[in-house]
Amino acid sequence: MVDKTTAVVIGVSAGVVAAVLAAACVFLAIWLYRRRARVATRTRSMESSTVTLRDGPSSLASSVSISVVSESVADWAPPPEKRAAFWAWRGGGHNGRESPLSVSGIPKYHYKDLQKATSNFTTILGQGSFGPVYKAVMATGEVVAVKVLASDSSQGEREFQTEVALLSRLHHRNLVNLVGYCVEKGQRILIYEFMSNGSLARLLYGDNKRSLSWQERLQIAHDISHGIEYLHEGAVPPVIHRDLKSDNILLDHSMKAKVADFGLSKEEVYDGRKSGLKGTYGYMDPDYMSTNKFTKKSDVYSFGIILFELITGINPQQGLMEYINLAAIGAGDGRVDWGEILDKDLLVGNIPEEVRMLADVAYRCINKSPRKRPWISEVTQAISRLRQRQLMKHDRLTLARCETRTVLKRIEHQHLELSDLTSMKELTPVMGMSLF
Ligand SMILES: Nc1ncnc2c1ncn2[C@@H]1O[C@H](COP(=O)(O)OP(=O)(O)OP(=O)(O)O)[C@@H](O)[C@H]1O
Repeated sequence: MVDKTTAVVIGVSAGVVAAVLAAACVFLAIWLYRRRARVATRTRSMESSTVTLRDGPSSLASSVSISVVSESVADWAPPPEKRAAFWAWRGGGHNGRESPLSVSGIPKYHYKDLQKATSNFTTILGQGSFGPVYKAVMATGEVVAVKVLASDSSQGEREFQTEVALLSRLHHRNLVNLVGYCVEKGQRILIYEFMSNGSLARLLYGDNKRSLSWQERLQIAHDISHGIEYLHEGAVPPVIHRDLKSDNILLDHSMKAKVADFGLSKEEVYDGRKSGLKGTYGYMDPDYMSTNKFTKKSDVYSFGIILFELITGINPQQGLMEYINLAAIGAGDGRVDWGEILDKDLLVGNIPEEVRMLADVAYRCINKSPRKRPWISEVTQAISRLRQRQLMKHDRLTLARCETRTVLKRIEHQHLELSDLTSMKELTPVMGMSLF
């Protein structure tokens, strides 16, 4: 009897153990299968970490392929041949030492070299909310702008990482490109291409103030629009700037305008009032202020304000919006008369029709309802059309001038011929007399 019971217990136990073992095997097999699948996916994602960035739709530049930094490829290092090619492109290492290429493909500089290039950080260009910016002349002779992030800011650390990773994959002729960085001795430094004509704000109302022609303003508007269009519609994934303002539009030696500070796009931008909102007073989308939702159309709003700055020369922090609202009173849905608020520098001679047309575009950009604002590519197209009109007008004028000059020359020539004829006529009787 006992034996029978024991046998039953042993049998049941053996069955249970066998079942548990079988289940364990199944679980193990599933786990191994999933692990292998995960590894394969990760490998694939590393292999495909080079993505294609489209240039803006209205841009003629061709597509470029560049590396994207993601956590899964944080340890990625370029193969030696790529590194050599990169340094050949960059003109080699500085001071004979080759700086290690960073994970993001942006060269990492030594603090000591930057110290030397900025004469021990004395060549200050200006002070931003994240720290001072210095002019630096590198050992290679290259001139760059060095932005030293405030070391006591924990926000700056995040900002720094965001900016390096983001900028390493964003390249466009209308963006202020990152050319290097340094993270050493507790310092976090960003190195940008140098923009010798400073910011648009300084050109319009700062210490660098000078009169800008209508052609220059239209060109600047076109450049900025291209830069934003690349961020919104060319970059993959798209980038929203979040702090577009004339201080963040820089101009190079040939007055080409470029959008700066877009690395700040994802993180805090101190608005001075600790409201939790990000951006700069005078440029912030009212819809964002009430809903706390920032969209591409909020960037379009800020760009509309910059366009009005270009047209009126009025600082958004000194009542620009009031002037715009005053001009628009009584216009209803009809055309606004912008004549009253145009920059006096534009009021010399005939005001080109294109000035008013650009003001109309800007006014659409700052519509209270984001839905009614145009997309940035539409704005670029509108500005392109204005430039074409301007160019055609210029060509027609040149042609007309050329034609006038030709006609005048012809008249002059005929006049000379006529006077020659007259003098010959006067001489003929005299000659006749002597002959006959
Ligand atoms: N790449 C550059 N080339 C030349 N000057 C620059 C460059 N980057 C910044 N500057 C100058 O340095 C100053 C500080 O610039 P920064 O971008 O740090 O701050 P900001 O845009 O003025 O203000 P905020 O940080 O609040 O946006 C500005 O006067 C700007 O004109």
